[in-house]
Parts: sequence; structure tokens; C-alpha cells
Amino acid sequence: MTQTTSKDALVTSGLGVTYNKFVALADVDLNIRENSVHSIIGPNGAGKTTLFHALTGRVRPSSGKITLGGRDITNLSDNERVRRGIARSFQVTSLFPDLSVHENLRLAAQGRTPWQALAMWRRAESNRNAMATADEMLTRLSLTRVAHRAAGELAHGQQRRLEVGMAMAARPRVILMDEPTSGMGIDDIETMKDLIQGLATDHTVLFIEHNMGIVMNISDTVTVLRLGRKLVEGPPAMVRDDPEVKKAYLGNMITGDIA
Ligand SMILES: Nc1ncnc2c1ncn2[C@@H]1O[C@H](COP(=O)(O)OP(=O)(O)OP(=O)(O)O)[C@@H](O)[C@H]1O
Repeated sequence: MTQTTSKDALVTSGLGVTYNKFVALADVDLNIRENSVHSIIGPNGAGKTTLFHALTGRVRPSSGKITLGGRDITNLSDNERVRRGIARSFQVTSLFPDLSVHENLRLAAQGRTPWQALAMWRRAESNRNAMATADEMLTRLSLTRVAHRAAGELAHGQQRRLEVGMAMAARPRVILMDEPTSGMGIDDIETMKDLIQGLATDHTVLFIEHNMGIVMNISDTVTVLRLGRKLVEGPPAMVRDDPEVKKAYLGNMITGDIA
């Protein structure tokens, strides 16, 4: 069983998920430390996405417990978990493509989806806090130059940063990111890497990533899943050199530099 400490943001103990009779996740104990960058890696089908679904409330665990800041959230709905401080950075679908970057961030800062917030446009206009948050976000996201461009017109890397910003704007305790650098060119990857590292000042970051260079470079802790179970967990250097991990990846992918 996992022991919760006051420095743990998110804890799972004995977490399991089955799809019909198929065991996609089994007996997973995790301690995600407050203000850490924690990555989840593993070969295809290891259960990474399923773990995220269980943490966000999209799928119901078949066993185990999840706590956020020491409070049991296992049976809470996805909306309630968002309210308690779990944010997931969604793919472009969470953006409102016709609104500007600044407007997207402002609406996210009000804790609403763009569609909901549009109904409250007048109030949104007068919400100084949301404006200030959006301004601050633009700098952190390196999006100041495109603040007034429509979100739908942004380049891929810029849109991915905006998605992260949408998650950050509601000031969540924990941010979950699913392959934040997928499909990016090298310059955008560097910017995203800096952004993720910077997030840990105010948030706890949990991310799934296939790019081992990034995982090894910016993670405080790496958890390796295989066949739905935790295989190894520890600091990047330890995980990279672990013989079980090398075997799981057939020696192919663990090549990233350690920061
Ligand atoms: N809705 C579902 N119904 C049945 N089986 C599922 C379902 N979703 C996922 N699975 C199975 O559960 C296992 C874990 O899948 P999951 O998507 O969590 O893995 P993953 O580590 O995210 O993989 P990848 O890196 O390929 O995205 C896989 O064998 C997958 O086929």
C-alpha cells in the first residue's frame, strides 16, 4: 500500500482498470510529489492512457484508490476532479479556433469552456483577474507575438502551447499532459520543454511522453509501465540504466541525455 505524505499532490494505491475482462492496469501505486515533473513511459499498450483516464475520471477504476492532496477522489466525477484541481491538457479540440489566443486564455482563466463562457461575454469583458491571468500566460507560453491571432490559425507548436496554457489558466494543482511534444519540430520541442519545467514552480506536472530525450532531461521522477503494471520507478539516470527497462524497450529507445 502507498503511504501518503504531506508533499504528495496525487497518490494512487492498488489502482486497477479492466475493460470487460481485459486487465489494462493492475495494482499501480504512485506518489506524485508536489511541484515535481513526473513522467509516465512504457511501450505501446502499457496502460499509460488508461492511467490518465482513471486519474481524470474518464474511466472508473475496478480497484484501488486515488487521492488528491490527501482527499479521496476515486469516486468523483470528471467535472468534480477538475474543480478540485486536476487539469488535462487536451489536444487542439479544447481550443476555440475563431477566437484570439488572448480570448481563449481569458475564458479558460474563468474556469469555463469557451462555449459556456460566451454566454457570459459581458461579464467576461469586465473580469480583470482573467485578463491579467491571460496576459501573464502569454509571456510564459511564448505567445505574446500572436496574442491577437485566431487560435485556429496558429502553427502546430503554438497550438500545443496554447492547450497547455488553457490547462494552466484555471490554476490547477496537477496538470496532466499526453505527449505534449508529439508532431513538433526541434525548436518547438525546446520551447515546450522549458514550458513544462517552468510549470513545476506553481503546479505538479504528470506527463506521458515517447521522446526519451525530453523524459530524461526534465523529469524529476520517471515511472515505467509495462503490460498495465509498474515496472520501474525512479530518477531518470536510474531508469535509463535499468536492465528491465532496456529489455522492455528492446534496448532501442532509452537514449536521452540526463540534465
Ligand atoms: N476501451 C478499451 N477497451 C478495451 N481495451 C482497451 C480499451 N482502451 C485500451 N485498451 C487496451 O488496454 C491496453 C492499454 O492501452 P492504453 O491505451 O492505456 O496503452 P498506452 O500505454 O497508452 O499505449 P500507447 O502508447 O500505444 O498509446 C491496450 O492493450 C489496449 O488495447
